Amino acid sequence: MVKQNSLPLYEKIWIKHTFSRVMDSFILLLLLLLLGYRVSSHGNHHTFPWFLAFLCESWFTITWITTMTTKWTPARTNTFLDRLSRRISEVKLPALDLFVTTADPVLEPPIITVNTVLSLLALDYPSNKLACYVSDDGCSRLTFYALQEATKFAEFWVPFCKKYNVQCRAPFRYFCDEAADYKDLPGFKHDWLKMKEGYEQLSSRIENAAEKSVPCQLMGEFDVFSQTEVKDHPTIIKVIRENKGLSDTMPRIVYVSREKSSKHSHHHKAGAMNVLTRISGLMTNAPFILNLDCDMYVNNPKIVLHALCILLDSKGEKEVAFAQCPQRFYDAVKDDAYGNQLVALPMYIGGGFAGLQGIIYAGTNCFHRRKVIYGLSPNQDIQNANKDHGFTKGTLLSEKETVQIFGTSKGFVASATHILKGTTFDLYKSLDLEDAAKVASCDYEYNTAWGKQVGWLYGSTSEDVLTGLKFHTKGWRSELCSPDPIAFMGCSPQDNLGQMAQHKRWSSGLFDIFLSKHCPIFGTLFGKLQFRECLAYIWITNWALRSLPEICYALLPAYCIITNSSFLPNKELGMWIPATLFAVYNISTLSEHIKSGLSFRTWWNNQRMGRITTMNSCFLGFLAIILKQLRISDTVFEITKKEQLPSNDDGSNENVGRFIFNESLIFLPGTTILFVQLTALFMSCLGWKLIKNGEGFGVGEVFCSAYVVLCYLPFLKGLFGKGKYGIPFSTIWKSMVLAFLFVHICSGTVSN
Ligand SMILES: O=c1ccn([C@@H]2O[C@H](COP(=O)(O)OP(=O)(O)O[C@H]3O[C@H](CO)[C@@H](O)[C@H](O)[C@H]3O)[C@@H](O)[C@H]2O)c(=O)[nH]1
Ligand SMILES: [Mn+2]
Repeated sequence: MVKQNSLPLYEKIWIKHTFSRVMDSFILLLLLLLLGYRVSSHGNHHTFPWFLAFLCESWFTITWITTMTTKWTPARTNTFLDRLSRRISEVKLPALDLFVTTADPVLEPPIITVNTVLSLLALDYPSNKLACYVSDDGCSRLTFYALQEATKFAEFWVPFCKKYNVQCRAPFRYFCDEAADYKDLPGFKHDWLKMKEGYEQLSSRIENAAEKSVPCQLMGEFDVFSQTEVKDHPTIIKVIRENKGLSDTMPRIVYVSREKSSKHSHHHKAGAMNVLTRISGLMTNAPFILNLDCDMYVNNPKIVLHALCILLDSKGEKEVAFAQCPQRFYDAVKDDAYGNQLVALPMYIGGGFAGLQGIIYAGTNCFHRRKVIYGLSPNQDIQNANKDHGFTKGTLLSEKETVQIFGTSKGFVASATHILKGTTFDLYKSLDLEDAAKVASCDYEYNTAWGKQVGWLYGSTSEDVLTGLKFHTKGWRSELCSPDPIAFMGCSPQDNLGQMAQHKRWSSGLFDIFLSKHCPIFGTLFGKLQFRECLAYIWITNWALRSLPEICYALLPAYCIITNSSFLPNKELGMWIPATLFAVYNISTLSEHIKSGLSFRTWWNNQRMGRITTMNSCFLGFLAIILKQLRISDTVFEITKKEQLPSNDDGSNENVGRFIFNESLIFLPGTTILFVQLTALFMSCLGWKLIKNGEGFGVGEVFCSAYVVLCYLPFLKGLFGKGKYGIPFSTIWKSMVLAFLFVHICSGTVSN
């Protein structure tokens, strides 16, 4: 029996990717050969394009090395639910606070948030141990109304799910497969139809409310919303449902719209998460937190138990800060036309991170340990925690110190002390509204450690990676938790506009981290970030920077054609190096896609979108950070638009996967690059040479230029498209001017 109890609750499995390793090494070898060739070759090769190509390729090689070490030792985990249930009886299971964030009732229709919440309420976990906190940065009466209505529906939905062991617990997805799920159980059909009707009524009530300009009567409960503005309003906290400790009813549900004032910075999602952390600290103070974006729902109702296997394991307990579940998306556009499904990448890169010090924190689908969020370091309690985090060695925090770190709320400081000491807490406190309003106010964090050493960290729009990096720097590990069926499903941008804006936000936020004092290099030098984990973080935080060499490299073939020069070894044996490199790289990425069960088209779309997002979104992300560094403008968190309902495109729609355009600057680099290539190709076709006595370009340059055009095919189509499918005239002429300048400068750099 004793033996049974000492068995680990999860195991780590190392994945063998031998083929991938061989290919990756081969690519590295070819890159080094190419660099070597450039350095050693003599003759008339020491030209400007030759040198620029050398610089870019050196960068690609360094990037490749970081990619390789990140991918080299991938791992995943296997959890043992039976061992968990033998070790911990149901009544002893720890409490879990559930956080959901929403910020805009238009971009994030409340019905989506409602589905997320419903799926959480129906988790296979004792209801009295769960409490669901919804943060609404949109301060929307509609969202509140929707949650209230959803709570009524949940009284039926939750028992239904548990009774029939439904897998997908978000009704909008569950009722998608018409009748497919009719189980042979007595009474099921009747209950199913009743549930479906109930859900339809709920959605139409919410829809009706949304259509009216004043959604709900300004009465009673809704009074508080009558004079609010999104950017200026007092805190609104509403306990929608209580739970007095009964396990067979429903979890608590709390609606929170933190105070906003135009004078204060709100730190986007990170700010919202910190407010939820404090409010939940006052109420339920669970030792674990699961956080979901409003667009993710529970797809595996047992996921809490899986995650607890990792977090409660005797080794995991001392070492693991958080358990991250993968992000998967429903209703993907066919063949991933916009390259945003992120299937192959997380499999190889994410798995790779998981085999090092740990997977990055992805902002959603993550189980946290509250004490880690409060700034504790691993394998020690508060006694030994690092000095600069406000915790002095050897002694417990004095009350004064605790206030300096966590702020002046007595209730919260008391709850935080419980967490830091690891003592239990009375779960059934009813909320002291005055205390709660205080911890949700704009100036509560003033002169405290919130956002700096405690909670979700501020300063980057990729607050998730930043916060996770901080944990890793303290020496914590993290684990990937990916049971079957997949834990959560979410909604990804449904068009290229959303996808490109998202990549811009990510790349700028990540680059911000690289330039900040949280830079992973410092983390390794002065903290406990492991060396290879650091390289992996360098890989990810330099996304924006990659746009520069890529844009240079994309312009090089055109430059060479225009100036009648070359950047590739053209004539000699040397030309086989880049040619093989190109082929091997493509075979390698293609095989990774096929092995992940994806189609050839998906692979190509991902390649193409990789080039487009790097040269457009990441470049703008890079510029945004430069402007931020120069204090000219600050970065903003542009919220991704969520599709209201699963798009029932009938497949016949020829516009599925088509690019749409607007006047945003994000399309300027791409359109310009396209014009430059077209000019170059046109000139080479006509045999029209601006510079007569150049060394001559070869087939390599023409091939590369044509390849770039192929990647930019959606832009080429956009030149002739109409309406939203066409590139706006303003972008076209700006690009033409830039392309003309480029050609002009090209011909100017080479004297005839
Ligand atoms: O001021 C804000 C802005 C955003 N959000 C919420 O943040 C979440 C993520 O926003 P979304 O527009 O869906 O961004 P995504 O690009 O889909 O999010 C990814 O990237 C973000 C960091 O850029 C992470 O925070 C997310 O967890 C991760 O899923 C949503 O629930 C929003 O409601 C807020 O609560 N307050
Ligand atoms: Mn999202």
